Amino acid sequence: MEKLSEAVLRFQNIHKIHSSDGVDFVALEKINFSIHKGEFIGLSGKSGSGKTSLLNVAGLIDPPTKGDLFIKNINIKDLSDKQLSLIRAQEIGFIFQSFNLLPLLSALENVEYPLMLLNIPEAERLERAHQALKRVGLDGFSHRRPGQLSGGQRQRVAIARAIVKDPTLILADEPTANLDTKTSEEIFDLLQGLQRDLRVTVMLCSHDQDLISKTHRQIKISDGHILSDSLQSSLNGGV
Ligand SMILES: Nc1ncnc2c1ncn2[C@@H]1O[C@H](COP(=O)(O)OP(=O)(O)OP(=O)(O)O)[C@@H](O)[C@H]1O
Repeated sequence: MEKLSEAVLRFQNIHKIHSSDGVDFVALEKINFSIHKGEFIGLSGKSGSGKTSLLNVAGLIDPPTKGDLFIKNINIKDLSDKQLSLIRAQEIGFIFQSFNLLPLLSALENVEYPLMLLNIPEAERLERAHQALKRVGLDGFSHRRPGQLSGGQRQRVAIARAIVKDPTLILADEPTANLDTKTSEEIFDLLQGLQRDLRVTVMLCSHDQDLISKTHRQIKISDGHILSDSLQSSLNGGV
């Protein structure tokens, strides 16, 4: 029996249909699962299987077409757009394949940015942004712009930007796809360390089976369906 009180997110019969040029495409169908506090979930599946669609629904970026999504036991259908935006801004950190940093801002300003959106006072913003950069090993790089950083350093800035708001959930969409093998492992280890030390919940999707095999819970999707959902009891870092 699932402990619903500990579920950060619960998908109940979720469907996602993308429509473009009058054509419907079923990207997710009958998705049922829960994400619990402190989990590190590796999501895998072939290209086009629905990984990004699932992360976008989980991140409240894209509403499901059908079904119910509960965040901390609240049905998102009962929330206004303003409430959803606030939850997204406060509780969910995103990390993307292409880093998505603002090129004209320094590393520090990029990390500070989500706190500006939450109207956090400047002194606190700066303190927290410095701490987050330190946590990802970039305290000496705060004044560099993204263009003056390596790919791995840019992804570290993006991770600092995700953790600075002390989120409940971090969603990482192919965070290592643009990085070489060694840097990918470092970024993965960093995310794993954050999950362990900060007790933040992480769901990461990747084509890299070596990385996925190191996650505590592995979910495989195919053609918009969950194919398997398994706990790796031999690994540390679970709930
Ligand atoms: N905005 C959209 N309009 C129409 N179809 C879409 C849209 N977004 C995604 N799809 C389709 O939905 C399916 C799932 O796409 P999704 O991006 O979720 O897969 P994915 O597993 O993340 O793929 P990849 O590994 O290549 O990034 C694909 O067939 C895709 O073409």
